[in-house]
Amino acid sequence: MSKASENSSITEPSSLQVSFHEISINTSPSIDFGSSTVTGSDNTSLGSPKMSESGMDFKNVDVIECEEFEESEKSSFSSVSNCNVVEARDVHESSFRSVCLSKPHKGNDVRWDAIQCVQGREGGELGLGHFRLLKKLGFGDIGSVYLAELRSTGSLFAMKVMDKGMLVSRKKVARAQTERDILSLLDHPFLPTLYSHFETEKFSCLLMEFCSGGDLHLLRQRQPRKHFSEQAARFYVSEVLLALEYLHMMGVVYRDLKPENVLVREDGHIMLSDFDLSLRSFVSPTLLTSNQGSSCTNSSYCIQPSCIDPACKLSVCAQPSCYQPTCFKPSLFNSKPTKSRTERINFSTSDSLPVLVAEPTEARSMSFVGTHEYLAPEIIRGDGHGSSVDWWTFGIFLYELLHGKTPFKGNGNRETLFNVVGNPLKFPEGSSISFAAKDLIRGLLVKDPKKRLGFKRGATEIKQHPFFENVNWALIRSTTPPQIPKPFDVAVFNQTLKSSLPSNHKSGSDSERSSGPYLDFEFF
Ligand SMILES: Nc1ncnc2c1ncn2[C@@H]1O[C@H](COP(=O)(O)OP(=O)(O)OP(=O)(O)O)[C@@H](O)[C@H]1O
Repeated sequence: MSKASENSSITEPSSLQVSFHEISINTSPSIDFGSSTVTGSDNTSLGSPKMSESGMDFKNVDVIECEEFEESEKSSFSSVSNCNVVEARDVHESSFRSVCLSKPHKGNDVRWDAIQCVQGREGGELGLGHFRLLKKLGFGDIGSVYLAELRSTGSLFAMKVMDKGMLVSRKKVARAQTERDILSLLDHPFLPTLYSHFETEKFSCLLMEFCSGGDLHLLRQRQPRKHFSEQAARFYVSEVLLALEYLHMMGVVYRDLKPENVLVREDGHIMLSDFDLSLRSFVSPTLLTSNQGSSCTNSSYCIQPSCIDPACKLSVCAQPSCYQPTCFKPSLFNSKPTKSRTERINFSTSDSLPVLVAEPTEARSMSFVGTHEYLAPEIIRGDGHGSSVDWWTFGIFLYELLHGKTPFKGNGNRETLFNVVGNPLKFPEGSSISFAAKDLIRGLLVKDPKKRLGFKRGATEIKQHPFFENVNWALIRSTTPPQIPKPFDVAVFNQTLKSSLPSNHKSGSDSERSSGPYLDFEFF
């Protein structure tokens, strides 16, 4: 976590288990922000501690992984072009193809072919032994992420490696499962592709797309005066908005938006990462006409396809499986009783034309998750929350990109939380951002989620704000990003590896070196 010291994540208490169909809470813990639950200083996490506090020694993990590598060592080829994909037919091909076909937007990615090639050549499923781990990119609450090269193909991936024993002992299995399940759903230009998941005896590994440009937190710090221009910020938030819209349509509430989780791809476009704190609801869309709206009052959200004939006034109501978890509330604030689901539904819209609205605004969770400066007031108050929390964090995110700081940061986490709930939004003195930017931020940072921009019609409502007036939503993927990272050169890692090897290894050939997975791990 690149900014762990500034924005620590608050995670679910270990006794809280979120599943996709329902939320069950074994106990109803009360959180006292002033005591041991939020341990120590401002930078500590609520719930599970970060790696440094976990007692988990990642150096040891690496060494253990090396042993697994040695067992499953595979021979190397020089490049993917040496592989004959057509000949790579085996029992895995059909299942593999079905994975590719379920991701039509990413289907042409050559990395699918590289994987298929290796599997076809060597048979069997992918395993750790098929990869060279070049660099540890970072670590989070549930595992470490490595830059991994699929041996003999030159294809690079980000591999998240999670110690299964640690997941069990720290009660993180559900979080890991959430992340994996959500990743496997995604097929969007601004969201990560999950290429594969495999398990070894000790580790659970997710093979994802690698982003070489770092994250928006680092990029922001490199800007003059440590904030983005309005034009650059508009580009990044527009792409994030499309990613959130897609997630919401898939029934996923992201819940952890912050610059550290927005990665920059090689081409300068963005990719949202880190889904282990996300909430997923299942949706079973059913058709109803608008005058049946009242019959849908128990639904969690309403989808109104934009292409339908306005005269017909059809809308699709999607009803996620309902869940209303046992209330769990922080003791910092008195929680108001959670409103019933029926009270929150509002089918009336002032717009005469039908619009696409696909938001699980009624998906409810009582989990206390997120990052202090980004937490929505309803989460802190323990009122329960839905997809509107993403619009709150979206407002904080835009504010931070434009000003270089978040609006409610206090001297410590406790003060920050009080500020979020009780302080009015203020812009820094001399803030030179446009009226439209301020107005959008004001609309998003409304403390009552029901009055917040995006509550009624989701991303559609936000996209129509004047701040986005000239954004061509359909073509944003083809827009030139404000900054394009320097081309990524994997040779740098090979070079570093060579120079790091003990002298008795230096006389060996490259292939000998690269086939020594222990050394790869030892180095990192
Ligand atoms: N696909 C990727 N490409 C490049 N770097 C990545 C990728 N995914 C994650 N990283 C980097 O690896 C680090 C760890 O990521 P990970 O998602 O495990 O945890 P996190 O976001 O730091 O925290 P947590 O999971 O605890 O919320 C991050 O710093 C991130 O920048």
